[in-house]
Amino acid sequence: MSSVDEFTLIDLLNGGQQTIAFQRAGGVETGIGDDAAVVRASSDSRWILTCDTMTEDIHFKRVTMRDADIGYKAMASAVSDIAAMGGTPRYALVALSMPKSTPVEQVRAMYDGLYECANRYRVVVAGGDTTSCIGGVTLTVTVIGETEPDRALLRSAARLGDVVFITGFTGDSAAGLEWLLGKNKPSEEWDDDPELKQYPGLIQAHCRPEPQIQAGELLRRSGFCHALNDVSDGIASEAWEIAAASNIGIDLIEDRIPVSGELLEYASKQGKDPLDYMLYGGEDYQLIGTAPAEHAVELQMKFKEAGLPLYLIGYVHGEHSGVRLVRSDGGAVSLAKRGYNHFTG
Ligand SMILES: Nc1ncnc2c1ncn2[C@@H]1O[C@H](COP(=O)(O)OP(=O)(O)OP(=O)(O)O)[C@@H](O)[C@H]1O
Ligand SMILES: Cc1ncc(C[n+]2csc(CCOP(=O)(O)O)c2C)c(N)n1
Ligand SMILES: [Mg+2]
Ligand SMILES: [Mg+2]
Ligand SMILES: [Mg+2]
Repeated sequence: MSSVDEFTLIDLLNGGQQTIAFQRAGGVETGIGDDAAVVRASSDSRWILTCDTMTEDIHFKRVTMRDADIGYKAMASAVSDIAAMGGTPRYALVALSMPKSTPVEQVRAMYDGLYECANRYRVVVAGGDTTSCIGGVTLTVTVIGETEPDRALLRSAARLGDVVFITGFTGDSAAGLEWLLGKNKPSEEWDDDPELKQYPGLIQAHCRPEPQIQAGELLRRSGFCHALNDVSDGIASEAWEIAAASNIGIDLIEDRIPVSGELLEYASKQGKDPLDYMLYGGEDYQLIGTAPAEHAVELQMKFKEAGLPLYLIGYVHGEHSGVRLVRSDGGAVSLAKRGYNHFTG
């Protein structure tokens, strides 16, 4: 498996021309390749379909998350792909696989977290599936959202003349994960360890990410947003996805990318560059996207009125493909399409 990376594998699985023809005939307007599929529901409505999996030892360990966090984050990461399409989440199906020995209290706690997130984002859990398995716990959450015709915000819609924006801090989740793995303390014992209170924002970002549904809806309703993607694998990887799908280049301006105080402090204590966490860490679930430069100020005003942040961090470039980082001294370096990859990491 190590010779095939995650994204090449998805291309191999996508079924080719025959599948695409079936998709079209079945009312699929956006198929495999974006954050979620867009399907015709009626003349004035579209369904948005997505699923995301969290599996033990890959997405969480006993030392990185409490049981309720696992359920919360499984729902949050799936809801985030609806936000990345500018949609409104409606229904969810939950598939749970766990070893026969799993204590019922653990399952209860995971579901408390899952429902807490579902309630927060007004998602109705309509069903699911439960099986035993050999190995750790796996949770797969399917979410169905809604939008209007021709309103889904696609990765492929960036245009020359666009600015690039992001809805909040990145890198905190990856730093929180690193901190928790270093501490290596079972989550039941976190409350007894004063040291673990040192970076509450980083731990919160890792364990309880906030999918940006309100921001996604605002971007859709504004009519100004072109491309949109959520940051699950790191800014570099997500910006690359927009650049590749839209056939343009992206310049990100280092000094404009927002960074939290806790990440600055943590990275400096570790002797590391905060940018490494921001560009390549992932699991932030902020939205990164593009909008025409002439509407950027108006878009920022709309966000301000809604009490939401929006940072302008770069622009679309016509003279190169891929993603570059413009450093503080004005020099530009190409960023590799590096980020979290399930089969090469
Ligand atoms: N096994 C699969 N079979 C068919 N389609 C798949 C499969 N895995 C992923 N896809 C599709 O590939 C596209 C990209 O999926 P991917 O999981 O990389 O996006 P994402 O959910 O935004 O990212 P992440 O999982 O990192 O949050 C989506 O359209 C998804 O539906
Ligand atoms: C114990 C442990 N080790 C590593 C990670 C990091 N991690 C796992 S999956 C992923 C990308 C998003 O997932 P996906 O692409 O499946 O949506 C990242 C950054 C973690 N969360 N826990
Ligand atoms: Mg996504
Ligand atoms: Mg996914
Ligand atoms: Mg991923």
